[in-house]
Amino acid sequence: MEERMISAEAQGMEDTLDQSIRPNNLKQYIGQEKVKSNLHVFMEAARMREECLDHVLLYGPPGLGKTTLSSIIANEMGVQMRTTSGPAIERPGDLAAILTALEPGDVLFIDEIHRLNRMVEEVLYPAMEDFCLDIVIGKGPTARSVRLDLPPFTLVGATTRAGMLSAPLRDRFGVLARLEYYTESELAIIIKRTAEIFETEIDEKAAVEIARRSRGTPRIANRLLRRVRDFAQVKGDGIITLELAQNSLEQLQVDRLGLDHIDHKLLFGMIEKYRGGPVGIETISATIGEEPDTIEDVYEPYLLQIGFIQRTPRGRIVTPACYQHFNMEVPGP
Ligand SMILES: Nc1ncnc2c1ncn2[C@@H]1O[C@H](COP(=O)(O)OP(=O)(O)OP(=O)(O)O)[C@@H](O)[C@H]1O
Ligand SMILES: [Mg+2]
Repeated sequence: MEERMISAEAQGMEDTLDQSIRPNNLKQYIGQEKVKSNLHVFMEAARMREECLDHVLLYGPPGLGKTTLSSIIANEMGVQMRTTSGPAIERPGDLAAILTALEPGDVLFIDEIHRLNRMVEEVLYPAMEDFCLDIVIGKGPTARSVRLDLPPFTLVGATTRAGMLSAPLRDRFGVLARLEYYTESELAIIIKRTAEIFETEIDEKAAVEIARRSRGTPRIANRLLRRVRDFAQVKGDGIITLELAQNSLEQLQVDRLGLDHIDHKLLFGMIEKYRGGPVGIETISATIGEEPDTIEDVYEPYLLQIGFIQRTPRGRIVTPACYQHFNMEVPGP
């Protein structure tokens, strides 16, 4: 699969580059107002009781700020964050090693927590509930189980697929926080903030223009800003004006709504070959030469979210809103 300018996943060195532009506290974290105000209360209460914060599950699409929010929680609670991920913890012993190394109050961040295996999950339950580990020593008839106390800690789990979490694991989180796509004005604020850190001048209208093409996702917004800034430096005088932003994004093949050539290929395929559907996923797959899974997991979600395609029992259809975007006439029945 080729790398896309508007992919919500981190690319190349982005995770490292992001360090400098990541907000450090709740005040700098733009948007997600409900999640923020709840977390603020829960953290304040935990601090007053001198306890650690209850376990938090953050869920939502990639690039919306789950990792960032977890590190903010650690900062605001004045503790360290240890980071790992579901697939990285292969055996119960791996998890035991991580848990026993925690300092009291630490935040343990487990990314992609839906990918923990069952055996590891079972070690996690008593750790989350009673801050202890049940470990089996020895094998066969002489094997015995011992209980080890752990320092109290806050587990912050992150997942893009809350539905794939087992019920017993989900039930052990006291705080469930769902991150939503960002509005255009929230993204514009994020873009201006990042530009300030980059010491790059940007016009208000240019920030809004980049925001509109960022698919509701801060990671995409910051990536587009980086590239537009390159154009400003090389082709302009370093200042990001509306015109410069528009031209650069044109050059990058990201259209007014953040659609790229792959979205266009999919939509035009459906429009030109099947009069806008209904058309089955297998047929679309054969037409544009992409795997059905890739279409469902990567290409479709944003198109569904902005209402350009709809799923019906008979297949996918292209909506009037999509035809309008491309200045095309909606075909008659
Ligand atoms: N609310 C926000 N305010 C400002 N910047 C944000 C916000 N949320 C995210 N960002 C920026 O967006 C980038 C991506 O955020 P982050 O890495 O936390 O996403 P994520 O949800 O963990 O994604 P993934 O699911 O891919 O792990 C970060 O560089 C961060 O600077
Ligand atoms: Mg992350």
